[in-house]
Amino acid sequence: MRLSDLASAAGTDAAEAGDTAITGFAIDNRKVAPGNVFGAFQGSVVNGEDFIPAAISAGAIAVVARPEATVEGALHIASDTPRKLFADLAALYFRPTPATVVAVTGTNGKTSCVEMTRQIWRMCGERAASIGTLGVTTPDESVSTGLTTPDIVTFLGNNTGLAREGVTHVAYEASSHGLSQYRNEGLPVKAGAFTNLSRDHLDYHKDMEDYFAAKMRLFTEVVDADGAAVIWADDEWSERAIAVAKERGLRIFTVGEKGKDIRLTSRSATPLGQELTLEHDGQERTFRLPLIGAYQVANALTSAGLALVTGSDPAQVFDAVSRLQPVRGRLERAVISQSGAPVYIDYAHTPDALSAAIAALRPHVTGRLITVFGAGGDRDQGKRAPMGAAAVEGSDLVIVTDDNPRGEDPETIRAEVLSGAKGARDVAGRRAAIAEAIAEAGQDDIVLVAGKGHEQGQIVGSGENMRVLPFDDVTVARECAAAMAAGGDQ
Ligand SMILES: CC(=O)N[C@H]1[C@@H](OP(=O)(O)OP(=O)(O)OC[C@H]2O[C@@H](n3ccc(=O)[nH]c3=O)[C@H](O)[C@@H]2O)O[C@H](CO)[C@@H](O)[C@@H]1O[C@H](C)C(=O)N[C@@H](C)C(=O)N[C@H](CCC(=O)O)C(=O)O
Ligand SMILES: Nc1ncnc2c1ncn2[C@@H]1O[C@H](COP(=O)(O)OP(=O)(O)OP(=O)(O)O)[C@@H](O)[C@H]1O
Ligand SMILES: N[C@H](CCC[C@H](N)C(=O)O)C(=O)O
Ligand SMILES: [Mg+2]
Repeated sequence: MRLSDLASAAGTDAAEAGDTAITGFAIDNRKVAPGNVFGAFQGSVVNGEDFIPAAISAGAIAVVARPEATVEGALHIASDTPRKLFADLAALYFRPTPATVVAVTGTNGKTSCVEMTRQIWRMCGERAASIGTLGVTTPDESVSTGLTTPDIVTFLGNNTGLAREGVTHVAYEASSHGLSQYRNEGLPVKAGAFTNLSRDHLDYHKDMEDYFAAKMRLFTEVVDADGAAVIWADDEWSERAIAVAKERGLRIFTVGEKGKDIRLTSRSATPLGQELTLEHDGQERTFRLPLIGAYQVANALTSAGLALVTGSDPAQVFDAVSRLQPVRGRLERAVISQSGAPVYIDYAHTPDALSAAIAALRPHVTGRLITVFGAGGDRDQGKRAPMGAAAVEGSDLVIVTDDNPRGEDPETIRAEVLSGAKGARDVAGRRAAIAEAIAEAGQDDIVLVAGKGHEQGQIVGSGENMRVLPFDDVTVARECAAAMAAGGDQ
C-alpha cells in the first residue's frame, strides 16, 4: 500500500501524496516505526495531537488528525472523526481478514456469546476464534489482551493474523467503549448481536440514551449493509434495537420467548442443566443445555442465532448447543466446601447481572444463598447502591467486599454499595470475605462470589501507583475451603 492509495481512499489529493510505501499503522507515538501512518486522537487522559511532532520524528509519513491539528513534515489526512477514518484506512492495509466475522454488543453476555459462538462454529467443523474479555481464543490457544476491546491497530492486526493462520470464523465483543472510540471495526462484519441493556458505564456515557446510542453504532455503521442483526427479544430495550436494525435494512433475527426466529417455548431445570424446547424454521426441537440459569440460555440461543445467520446447519447448531462447555468465570463451580456447600464464581458486576446470577442459582438452593461481591473503583459510581439492592433482594446473606478498588478508597466504595444493601455485612479484603462466606455456609447453602469471574488480579492504585495483586476467586475459594477442612481459619 502506497501513500497515494491512502490519500485517494481518504478523498485527499493522491498525486501530491507521492508513492512512498506504507509500513504500518500506530496510534501511540512510542510505537511509530519509519513509514507508519500515525493516528492522533484526543483521549480521555491526554491529547494525541501533542505527540504528532514526536511521531513524525520517529518516521511517520502521514497523520490522521482533526483539521485543526498542526502537522508539519508528513501528509495531514484530516477528518472531524479521525478515529473513524483511521479505522477505515487501517482496515485497507490489514489484509486478509477472516471471511465470516460477527460482533456482539449489550451490557451483559458479550463474552459468553462470543465464546459460545466460537464453540458452536467449531463443533460445526469451522476454524473459529473469539476476541473479547477473555482474550483471543483460537483453535490452538488462548491469549489474554488485558482489555475487552484492544486498540484498533491490535484488533485489525489480530484479525489478519488469525486469517493467515487459516481461521475463517471470528466472533468479537463490541463494548460500548470500543464502539464509541472506533476501536473494533473496519473489517466486513456479517452479523451483529444485541444481548440486553441495563445500567453500567454511566461514568463514561452521559445517560442510558447515550449508552444505547453507542451500542447501536454496531447496527447503524459496523455491520455490513447486507448483514444480519440477531437480537435477544426479551429485554426491555429489544424493541428499540430491532427498530434501529430495521431502519438500516439489516436482516432481523430475533431470539427468546418473544423471538420470531428462535422461539423459546419451555425451559426447565435438570440436575446438570436445563431442558429447552424451541421452535426454529417451523420445527420444534427439544434438547438439553448442560449449563444452569436463564441467562445462559439467552446467551446460548443468541449464539445459535449468530451461527445460523452465517450459514451453519440448524441440526448441527442445536446439537452443538447441547454440548456447550462452561465459559470461564461465568457460574463456574470452584469447589464444594467441607460442609457440602457449592461455591460458584461469576463475573456479575452490574445490578442486572447480579440479579441474573442470583436467579440462576436460586432454584438450586434449599438453604441460604450467600453472596459475596464488591464494586470496582474508578468506574460507574451510581451502579454501586443498586448492586447492593439487587444482592440483598435475592440473597439470604450478603457480604460486601473489595473488587479492583483502583484509585479509590476501598472503604468508601463498600460504603456506597452498603447504602443500597440493607442488612449486609461489610468485610474488608476479598480473601477474608470469601473465607467468611464459606465458613458460614452449611450443607444446604450455596455461596456466590461475584464480580471478578476469570480475573487474575486485584487492581489497586492508579496511574504510576497502579499495581495488580495476584488474585483469582476460583483459587482463593479452593484455598479457603481447604484451609477450613484442615481446621485452619482460612
Ligand atoms: C477511557 C478509555 O476507554 N480509554 C481507552 C482509550 O484511551 P484514550 O484514547 O482515551 O487514550 P489517552 O491515554 O487519553 O491517549 C490519547 C491518545 O494519545 C496517544 N498517546 C498517549 C501517550 C503517549 O505518550 N503517546 C501517545 O501517542 C494514545 O495512544 C491515544 O491514542 O483507548 C486506549 C487504546 O485504544 C485504551 O487502552 C484506553 O483504555 C483504558 C486503559 C481503559 O481502562 N479502558 C476501559 C474503561 C475499557 O475500555 N473497558 C472496556 C470494557 C467495557 C465492558 O466490556 O464492559 C473495553 O472495551 O475494554
Ligand atoms: N444474557 C444475560 N443477561 C443477564 N445477565 C447476564 C447475561 N449474560 C451474562 N450475564 C451476567 O453478566 C456477567 C458477565 O457476563 P459476560 O462476561 O458474558 O458479559 P460481558 O458483556 O462480556 O461483560 P463485560 O462488559 O464486562 O465485558 C455474567 O457473569 C452474568 O452474571
Ligand atoms: N469490563 C468491566 C469489568 C468490570 C469488572 C469488575 N471486576 C470491576 O473491576 O469493576 C468494566 O470495565 O467495567
Ligand atoms: Mg466481556
